[in-house]
Amino acid sequence: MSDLAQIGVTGLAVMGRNLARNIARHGYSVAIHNRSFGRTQSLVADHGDEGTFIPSESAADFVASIERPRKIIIMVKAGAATDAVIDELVPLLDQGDILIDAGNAHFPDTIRRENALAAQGIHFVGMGVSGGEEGALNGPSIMPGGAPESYTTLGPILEDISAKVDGVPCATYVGPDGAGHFVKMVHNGIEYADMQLIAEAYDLLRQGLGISAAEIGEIFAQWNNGDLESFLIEITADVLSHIDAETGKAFVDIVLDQAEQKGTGRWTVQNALDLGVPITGIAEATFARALSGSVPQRTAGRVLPANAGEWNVTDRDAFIEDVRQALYASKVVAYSQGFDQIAAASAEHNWNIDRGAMARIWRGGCIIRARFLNRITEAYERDADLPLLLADPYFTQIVGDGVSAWRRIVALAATNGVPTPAFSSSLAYYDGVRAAGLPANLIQAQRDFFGAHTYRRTDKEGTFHTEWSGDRSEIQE
Ligand SMILES: NC(=O)C1=CN([C@@H]2O[C@H](COP(=O)(O)OP(=O)(O)OC[C@H]3O[C@@H](n4cnc5c(N)ncnc54)[C@H](OP(=O)(O)O)[C@@H]3O)[C@@H](O)[C@H]2O)C=CC1
Ligand SMILES: O=C(CO)[C@H](O)[C@H](O)COP(=O)(O)O
Repeated sequence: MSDLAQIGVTGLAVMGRNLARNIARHGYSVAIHNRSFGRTQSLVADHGDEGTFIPSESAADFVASIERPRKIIIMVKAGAATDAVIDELVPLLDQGDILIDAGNAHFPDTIRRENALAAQGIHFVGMGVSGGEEGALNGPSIMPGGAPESYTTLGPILEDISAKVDGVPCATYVGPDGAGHFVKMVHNGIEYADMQLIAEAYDLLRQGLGISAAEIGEIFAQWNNGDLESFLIEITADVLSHIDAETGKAFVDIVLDQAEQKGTGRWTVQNALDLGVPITGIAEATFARALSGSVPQRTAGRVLPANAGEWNVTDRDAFIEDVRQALYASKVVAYSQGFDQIAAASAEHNWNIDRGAMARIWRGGCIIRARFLNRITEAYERDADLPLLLADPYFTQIVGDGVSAWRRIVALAATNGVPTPAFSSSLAYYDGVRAAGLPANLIQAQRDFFGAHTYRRTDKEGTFHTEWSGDRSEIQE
């Protein structure tokens, strides 16, 4: 066996360290490197017996320790840090080497980097990785982009180290240039929506029933045995039953109610605005985090009157079931919107992304892994060009079955003054997308009135303008 490593990993914080260990545990020799050498040393000291690690302090030694063509995974902070690492490595590489950015890069950066490196004969792969610390170690979901020929070389390793569901790896080629990071970005947007919906369900149960966090944890644990089975529901049950050692209080009650974000949710919403795709659930979830952190506004807002009703839940079980159904229906909307966004970007960039395959690789390893992703794969297998996931017969039925409960919950929340931006906006989207007509006709008429922006008619082809300030005659443009 060669003394050279089969693959390298640079950036050994929580993700890179565990990814390197995962690769080594699968029998590959791994060159390891980090900007500050301490992390490299501690990996070897703590886990050196898990496989073959070749540590280096300098980037030059690191690159020299990897067999050619080199495969190097970069797992550092997105943005300037990633550029700094690329700039340091590139002069040390040879033509045909593959540089893999596995951080949460913004996909336009990935497109830029791939173009620049392709000109120098280096293959650049923007690769989404999800699963957090645990997934990186035991099997993440992996979303690589870049040139397809890179996947021929990388694919076997990635599929080996990824999570498996029913023996199927949660790793597949996504599409050219930024496609992998784009899909990871939307994955995170859906993650934001999923988390916000769970938080709203928790809030409704707490306020509506006046029960403890631990009792709600038990409800979530039960939900995890049904259609809602997912990693996020599972960890919610766990978090809600956790007691703070210092105070003896429910852990969730001692955590400050200001949700932070590193950027992927915001990027998802910004991109959806550019594409004109309504991802209202994801957007509301992102804004809900922003509202939670708007301290001056929240402090000033405490004086606002509620004029809300009093909770009076007479049938506890029926209420819990209504919340469950509202959560499931809203969750389906978030995924439906996210997959619409993937389709729109895929068309815009000629990425040819297979949405069914994306749902398949999200079934395991990643933060949004969930039982119902199988159903999404099946829906896209029935119709790869499905324009609306909600219109697939399976999803039409389950959302239709839950819509009355969903309406009751959104109405109750509004009546009782409980903010449910994701539940409410998802229901509004559902009603908007299923409506035979929308009041957008009035908006078009207003636009024509004040700006001569024209309109189309329902009864004949063409573009028209009415002379609003004149004799109100109609002109065909
Ligand atoms: N944490 C998570 O759950 C997930 C994270 N990700 C993504 O994976 C990547 C790594 O995440 P994580 O492990 O949490 O680590 P961090 O995002 O906290 O990044 C820390 C790592 O980046 C390195 N770094 C920072 N600045 C520079 C620089 N200018 N030059 C060289 N190296 C630099 C650090 O080196 P040093 O030790 O010297 O400071 C360290 O190795 C990020 O892009 C993140 O968004 C993806 C999925 C899940
Ligand atoms: O990519 C991830 C999970 O899939 C990371 O955990 C990411 O940090 C989550 O996003 P944010 O920090 O904005 O909540």
